[in-house]
Parts: sequence; C-alpha cells; structure tokens
Amino acid sequence: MLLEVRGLAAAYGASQVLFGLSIDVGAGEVISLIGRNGMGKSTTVKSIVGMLKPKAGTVRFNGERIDGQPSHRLARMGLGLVPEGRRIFPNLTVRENLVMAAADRRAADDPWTLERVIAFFPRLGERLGNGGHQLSGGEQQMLAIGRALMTNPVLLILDEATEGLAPVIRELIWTRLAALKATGLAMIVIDKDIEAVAALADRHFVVEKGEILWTGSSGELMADTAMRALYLAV
Ligand SMILES: Nc1ncnc2c1ncn2[C@@H]1O[C@H](COP(=O)(O)OP(=O)(O)OP(=O)(O)O)[C@@H](O)[C@H]1O
Repeated sequence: MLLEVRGLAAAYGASQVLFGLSIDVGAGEVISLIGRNGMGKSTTVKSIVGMLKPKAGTVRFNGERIDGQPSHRLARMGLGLVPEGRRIFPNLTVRENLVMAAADRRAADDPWTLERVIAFFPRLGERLGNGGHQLSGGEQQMLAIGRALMTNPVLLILDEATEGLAPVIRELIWTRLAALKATGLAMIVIDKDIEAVAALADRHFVVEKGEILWTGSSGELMADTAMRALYLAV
C-alpha cells in the first residue's frame, strides 16, 4: 500500500473528531472520502499531511511511519495537497505561486515544470502575470492543483475538488483529474458530487462521525441507494 492509515484519532483541543479511522490507498489508486459536512474528512486530510498531530493511530507512506512528521517533510516525500479554500497567495502572481512550489525532487522521472503545468491548464498560461486575487474561483482551483503538481506528488489529496465552481469548470477539473489518474498518480478526492466522484475514484470511504461507516467500489456505491440517502444526502 502507498498510504495506510490505521486507527486514527484526532481532536481539536478537548473536542475529539476522529475515532479510530482507517483508510488505505494503493499505488496509482484513486479513492474518495465522502460524507456529510463536519464528519471529519478535512480533519483526516490534515492528520495525513502533518497539519494536525494525531492523538492515536498510525499513518504509513510507502511503509514508513509519517504520523507526527512536519508538513514540509511530507511534501518532499511526495504528499501533495490541494487544500480546502485553495489557499493560493493573493499578492503573488500566478507564475510566482507556481514557481515557489517547485520541488527539488530530482528523483521524479517526469518532473512537473512551469511549462508542463501551463500545457495542462492553458488558462493559467494566459494568467501568468495576474495576481492571485484577480483570479476566478475556477482559475484559483487550477492554480492550487498546478501548485501541488509542481511538488511532483506521488499522492495528490484534493480537499473539495470542485466545491463552489461553475458547472463548466467543474467538468474541466474532473476531466483533468482523470488525465492525472491515467498517468498513474494516486489521489484522495473529497467532493460532494457523488456521481463525479464515482466516475473518477476506484474505491470510496464514507466518513460518519469520525469513523469509516462504509467502503466499496463505484458500482457498489451507486447501487446502494439506501446508504446514500441516509449518509450522503445533503
Ligand atoms: N480548527 C478547528 N477547531 C475546532 N474544531 C474544528 C476545527 N476544524 C474542524 N473542526 C470541527 O471538527 C469536525 C469535523 O470537521 P471537518 O472539517 O474535518 O469535517 P468535514 O467532513 O471535512 O466537513 P466539511 O465538508 O464541512 O469540511 C466539525 O465538527 C468541525 O466543526
């Protein structure tokens, strides 16, 4: 397994949010974390990428324990994050946002470069000199994905892949994520669009009150209308 999360417990101060959550991602596999608001999806992501120190449980990446390690080290190991809310730098240009993320990972066989990101998202090429604050929501999300790619991730984690974007932009993002999957990039995707998530991801984990309530394939997810009505209805 590329990523193995076992028995994860996490809290914000006295308020516990994750209660022994376990997920795994194989090499080149795409999984989803789905579930209602506030159930612990983002907290799971934060615990994996080193933004929140788990209270209990283990996180292994390529077999190595990574729980409790700092985010910058995990980024260098190949964990790429597209955070909730995008968090691009508003006062830097598109070019600066991308270049500052560039990783010194010479080991990558086909490293992401500024040129390659622009070829992947031509819209960003037209916006290179614009400040982050001048971008539309869709352009910001392309930039957030481009920035994560510049670190040459082995596992790309998208917290709210298409949230709040116009339908045509959402479609473009899903198409681009499918293209990344075709290159063999492993991903964890969080999104509320269950059909789009089912089309992209191989396996799904339903997060409910800080635990995994259900797991299965895309076919099983679409077939289980009772589970979807109970746990995924908005
Ligand atoms: N920084 C924080 N401090 C305190 N509580 C938090 C913090 N971040 C999240 N929480 C709480 O933890 C719980 C889980 O939140 P989390 O963001 O992980 O859920 P989620 O499944 O990602 O939902 P959403 O789609 O709303 O982001 C919620 O009750 C939330 O209010």
